[in-house]
Amino acid sequence: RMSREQKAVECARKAFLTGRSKPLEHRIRQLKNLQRFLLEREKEIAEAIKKDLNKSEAGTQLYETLGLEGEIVLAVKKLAEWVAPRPVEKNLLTISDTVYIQPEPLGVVLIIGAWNYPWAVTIQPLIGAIAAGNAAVVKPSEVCVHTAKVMEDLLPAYIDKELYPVVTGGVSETQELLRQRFDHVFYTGNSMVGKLVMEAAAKHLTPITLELGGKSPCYIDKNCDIPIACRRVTWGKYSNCGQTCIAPDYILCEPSIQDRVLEEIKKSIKAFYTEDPKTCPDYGRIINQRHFKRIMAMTEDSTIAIGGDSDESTCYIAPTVLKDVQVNSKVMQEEIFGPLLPILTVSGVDEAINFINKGEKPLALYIFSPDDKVIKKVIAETSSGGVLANDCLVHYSVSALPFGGVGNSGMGSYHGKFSFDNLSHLRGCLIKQLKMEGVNDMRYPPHTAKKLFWARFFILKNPDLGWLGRMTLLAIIAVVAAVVLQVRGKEETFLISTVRKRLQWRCILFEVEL
Ligand SMILES: NC(=O)c1ccc[n+]([C@@H]2O[C@H](COP(=O)([O-])OP(=O)(O)OC[C@H]3O[C@@H](n4cnc5c(N)ncnc54)[C@H](O)[C@@H]3O)[C@@H](O)[C@H]2O)c1
Ligand SMILES: CCCCCCC=O
Repeated sequence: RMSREQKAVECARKAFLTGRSKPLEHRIRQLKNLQRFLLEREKEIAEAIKKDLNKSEAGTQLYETLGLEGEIVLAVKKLAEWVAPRPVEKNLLTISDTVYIQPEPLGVVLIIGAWNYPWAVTIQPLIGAIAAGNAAVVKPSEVCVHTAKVMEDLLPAYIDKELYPVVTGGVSETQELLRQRFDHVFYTGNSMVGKLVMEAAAKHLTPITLELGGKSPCYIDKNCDIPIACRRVTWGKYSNCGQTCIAPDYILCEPSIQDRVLEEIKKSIKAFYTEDPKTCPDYGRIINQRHFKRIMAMTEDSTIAIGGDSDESTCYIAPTVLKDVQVNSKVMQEEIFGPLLPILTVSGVDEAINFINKGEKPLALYIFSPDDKVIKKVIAETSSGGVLANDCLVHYSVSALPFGGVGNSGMGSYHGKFSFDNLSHLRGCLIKQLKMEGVNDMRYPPHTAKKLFWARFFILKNPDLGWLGRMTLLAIIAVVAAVVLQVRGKEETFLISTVRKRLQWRCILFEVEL
């Protein structure tokens, strides 16, 4: 008997094979329906997420659905351009051919979402999948019970439910899905499960995108405007109670500014979340008791400078800052993914860079400095999925930037056109006419030194010559074709050496022109 997961995949595959996901009008209609869903079901979406993560209605719009709407509007506006053939530069051998890239749908995509921004990280890849003309099986995280239910119950009323089925469930259902054959798997979550996803996908040689996390460092230069830097860091860290893939995980700064940093973060916490964050509607909760215990255990061997209160029954952990944290302390061993902010002191930017480079490549890297040289130095001497100077998180909102990790923080990227390209096959196309066969002689056996000479010329020369250059080039090709045809089968004559010399002259002229 077929499992529910198998049936969903088979149904999506059958729907994909009808071809109906491909026309531009279909894609745009589905994207607009998705946008209508987000607007009409705003209340249900907000209520579910309030129950799951204690996010406020405004917070849900700001951090989850607004970005999705922006991505839909962009895709609808740009889709005709994205799906169009993309002409490419040619070499001399293909100068008279039509050479282009044709983006085409991959087939059926599996989207596995995470719980921390359950709409943003599940629906955003779906926007890319629809835009690229694919079918997609959507698997929301079971950890956000209420959100997964809203997705399962309401989404099918808006978008093609055969092409884009929602399959709910936990580990075993996800593993059953992963046993099926997909054309792409798009996974968002932790690195450990990321490895299992990669292993499962390898069985079918299915390409994957892994949107993972890690410890994103934040270097604060002693010369920067510390109150502003700390306000921005406080916002980046404690939004969604620290459960953000690109939250600054820890601060690196010189010992001389540690106390000022602490003081300014304290002021910002109070300004954002009041004296009592527990009663503040804009301060979230830890997703469940397992994560609550995991996070609280990280504070055990460090000094708490700010916060530290908690309530297990409601999964509340106050915005907390740890000072003089040691490299080997518990909080530095894994991604925190909670409202703890350790401060580690370093002697300056060089030590900060060394420290960062000893760890895994992070998803985000933050630098606060008024000095462009310091910023550029950190960018040049480190690696991370994305990098942001003098702010936190906002690079996520720029559709023109690829969002994704590198190394341990993931592979592949998305947002805007990057989502479209990531979930498309970029097919190389070359259309030649059945004419000018003489030009091809140089590649046909018997291979001779003379043919090789011409092959080198035609392959190695860059034909980006402008209109005049192209016309001259076509003339040369015509001459070569004529010559090759004339001399084929005959002995080398005076004619070929003359033409060859003339062509060499033209080549020199070309180079001068270039
Ligand atoms: N790069 C990004 O865009 C991004 C966004 C959000 C979260 N994250 C990262 O995700 C992590 C938090 O998410 P999480 O992993 O706790 O989310 P999670 O527990 O919701 O798991 C993610 C998905 O994996 C599935 N899953 C869990 N265990 C599995 C298993 N053994 N086999 C198969 N599937 C399994 C779940 O069903 C879920 O759909 C953090 O590391 C965070 O940094 C990254
Ligand atoms: C500002 C919103 C950030 C969403 C990041 C998604 C990963 O957790």
